[in-house]
Order: sequence, then structure tokens, then C-alpha cells
Amino acid sequence: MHSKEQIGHDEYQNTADWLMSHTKHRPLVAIICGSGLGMLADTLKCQDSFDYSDIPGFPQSTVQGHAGRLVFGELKGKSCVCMQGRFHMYEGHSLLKTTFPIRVFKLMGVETLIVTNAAGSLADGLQPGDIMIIKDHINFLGLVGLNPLCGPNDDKFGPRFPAMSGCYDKGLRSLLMEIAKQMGVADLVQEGVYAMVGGPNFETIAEAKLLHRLGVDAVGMSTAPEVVVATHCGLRVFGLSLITNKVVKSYEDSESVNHEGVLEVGRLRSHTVQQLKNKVQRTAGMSNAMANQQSIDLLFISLLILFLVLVVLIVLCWVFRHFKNRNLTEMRISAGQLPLRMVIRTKPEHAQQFMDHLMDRFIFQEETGPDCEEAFTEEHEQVTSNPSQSQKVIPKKMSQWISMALPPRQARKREMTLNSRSPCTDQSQAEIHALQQQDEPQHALSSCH
Ligand SMILES: O=P(O)(O)O[C@@H]1C[C@H](O)[C@@H](CO)O1
Ligand code: HPA
Repeated sequence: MHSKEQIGHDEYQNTADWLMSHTKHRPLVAIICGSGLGMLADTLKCQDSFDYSDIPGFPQSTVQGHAGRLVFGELKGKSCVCMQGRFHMYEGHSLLKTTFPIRVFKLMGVETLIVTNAAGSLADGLQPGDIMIIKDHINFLGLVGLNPLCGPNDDKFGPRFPAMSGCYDKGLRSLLMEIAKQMGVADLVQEGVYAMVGGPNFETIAEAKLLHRLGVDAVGMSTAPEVVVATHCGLRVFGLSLITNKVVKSYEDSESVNHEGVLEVGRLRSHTVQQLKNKVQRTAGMSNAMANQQSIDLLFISLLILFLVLVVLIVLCWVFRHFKNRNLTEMRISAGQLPLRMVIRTKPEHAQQFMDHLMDRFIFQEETGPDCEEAFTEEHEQVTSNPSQSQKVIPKKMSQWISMALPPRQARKREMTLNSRSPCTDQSQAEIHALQQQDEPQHALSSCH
């Protein structure tokens, strides 16, 4: 157990600072090359490479097929960093040390980690030379408490209890399947579950049978701790296993696996793995910042479209209102010396009827009788002598005859409008406007003093 060991944030930061001061590259993608896959770095342009032994704080690689070099370079103009050689626990490194570079990459601004490894297949459909996209993993070391995250949690990197479901990015996995189809190598590529065992010995037949029964498709001695640490600190992860051998799981099988065979398959398939990795890397190299910029552009375009739709709607409303009112007759009534004016819009056939009621009920006072006529004259005098009183009396009078001139429903609405009309406020204007929208009979009123 290595849970007592701690690496302070400063140590990761010192290594990151040293690297950043020794290269102009600012990679967004980091790649860990598995056994025999160090050539994945070969296509990088403008390389800056550093032996692990020269990098402060970096562990040393001791396994054949793991060169022990960190290579910075460009692929299609995008910077990335490639580990030619990884660290395994069986070499004597603590799990925290085996994953040291991951946090350094995070501090350097890396956003995506591509892990590759050599692995033995347990699934019958996976043959040596095939490429397995890692869909998920079983971390046998982690299940028994051997985890690089054991010990005090550094909240600056991530939470105490990170979720691991979906740790292998779904989008990048589907992308690789697409790319494999386009490259005509789809029959070499399939998804599967990777299991990490401690090594360095290969599996016994009984262990192989157990792994097979547990649903493991391919087994190896690395990767899971790196993915745990990368997920903890928020990196997007993509993983590829190159199947270098079939794990012996029958007592009748006389074959056995060895590391040279593993490296040989790596060399033979290196070109295909490199092409697949390069294509994913190119896509992953599009930084979150660029993705965010695209989202902002999308938001701006959506708002613009929304604004245009609103303008079109407003214009349509205006046109509709204009056509709706075009056959209406407008009558303007001024109440004598008093500062009350009314505009009545109605259909021509109603206009005549309206005016008749006006004359009958308000001017000639036929229905209200001589008493009312007297009362009206009184009120009129009152109003003329006291203009502020007019603001109550005239609307009241008007509302009386309007109530009688219109069918009951509209009449009630007219009354409300007239009663709230004095003094003329924005609200009363809004109510008047609302009235103009009403159905038959089309009487719309507006008044202001
Ligand atoms: O670093 P990876 O996981 O690719 O290496 C595998 C596992 C052992 O280290 C080695 C066995 O041949 O290859
Ligand atoms: N078992 C474990 N690790 C491996 C194997 C294997 O068969 N092949 C390559 N790495």
C-alpha cells in the first residue's frame, strides 16, 4: 500500500512550470504510448523532446519498449504531448508516481488524454492485431484499495469521490468507429472492457477463465490508474488497446505469451493505430475554448433569429389591425367647453345606430325624461363652473348612454373604460387600446383630455 505517500500540488506545478519554460508548445491533448507503441509520436512536427531523467520530479521508465521520453509537437498545427513510455506499479513505482504526469498535463492546460496499451484478449472475437476501443475498465487494483487517489484528497484537482461511470468519452468512441469505417479498417476495430491486473506475470489459466467469466474483453497491466486520476481532475479520456496476444484460457492450449511477442505486434500494427490515434487527436485538439466560442456564436444567431421573428410578428399585428379597422367609421365627439374628447370607431352600419342613440339618450333625453334633462342641465352648469368636477360627471353621463347603446357585454367593458378614463393615464390608454381589438360590434373608444 502506498496511501501514506503524498505529492504536494507544488511538485506538480514545479514540473509543469519547468516544461512550459522549456517548450513553446501549449498542448491540449496528451497521449500515453503503450508497450511497443512509442512510434505514435513520430508524426509530430516541430518536436521538443525531453528524457524523463531530465525532467524535474518525473519518474524513470524501466521497461523495454518504453523509451522514457516526453515529446511535444504539432499535428496539423495543433500542439500535443506524447509520453513515449509509461510507468507501471510492477516496476516499483507507487500508483501516485505512475500517474504523476497526468496532473502535470492538467496544470499545463491539457484537456484530453488519449491512453493506449498492449493487452491480451479474452473475448473470442478479438484477435492479435485487432484494436479495442476501451468502453469501460475493471480496476482490480482499485477494487482492493490500491488507488492513486488514496490518501488526503487535493481539492484543487478534483472531488474526494469522483464518479467513474462514463469515464471513456462516448463522443470520441463513436468518432473512432466512424473513422475506422472511413479508413476501411472497421473489421479490425471493436469496443470492449479492459481489465487491469498488477502484473508483471501474465495470467494463469484459472485467472484467465475468471476474467473471461467476469466479462473482461482484454487484460493488461496499466491504464486504469491513469484514467482514474485523469477523470478526477476533469480530463476527457479516450482509450485504445492493441490486442497483442490471446490470453491462454484452456489447459489443452500449448501456446504461451511473452513480452517480445507483445512488442512485435505493436510494431506490426503501429501504422494503423497511429492513423486512428491521429484522427481522434485532431478532433480532440479542438479546445473547449473553441467549442465555447461556437456555443456563443450559436446563442447570438438564435437571439438574432428570435429578434427577427418578433419584428415580423409586430409588423403582422400592425398590418392585421390596420386591415381590421379599415372599414370602421370614426366619430369624434367633443363635450362642449369641457376638456373631454372621445373617438368612437365602429362599423358603418353601427355608426348610424350609435349616433341615433347618442341623440336620443344623451342630447334629447327622450328616454330619461324631463327630470333627467333638468338634472343634466344642473350638472352641466356645475361642470362648467368647476372643471375638475367635469372629470367625474361627463364620463359618468357618457357611460350611461353608452351602456344603453351597446349590447350588454360590450357595454360593461365600455363602462369600465370610461370610468377609469380621468385623468388620462398610460393605463387608460392601454385599456382603450384593448377595446380596439374587440370583436363585433367594433366600437373602439379613445379619449384624452
Ligand atoms: O504499458 P502497457 O500496458 O502497454 O504494457 C503492457 C503490459 C505490460 O507492461 C506489458 C506486457 O507485455 O505490455
Ligand atoms: N496479460 C496482461 N497484460 C498484457 C497481456 C496479457 O496477456 N498482453 C499484453 N499485456
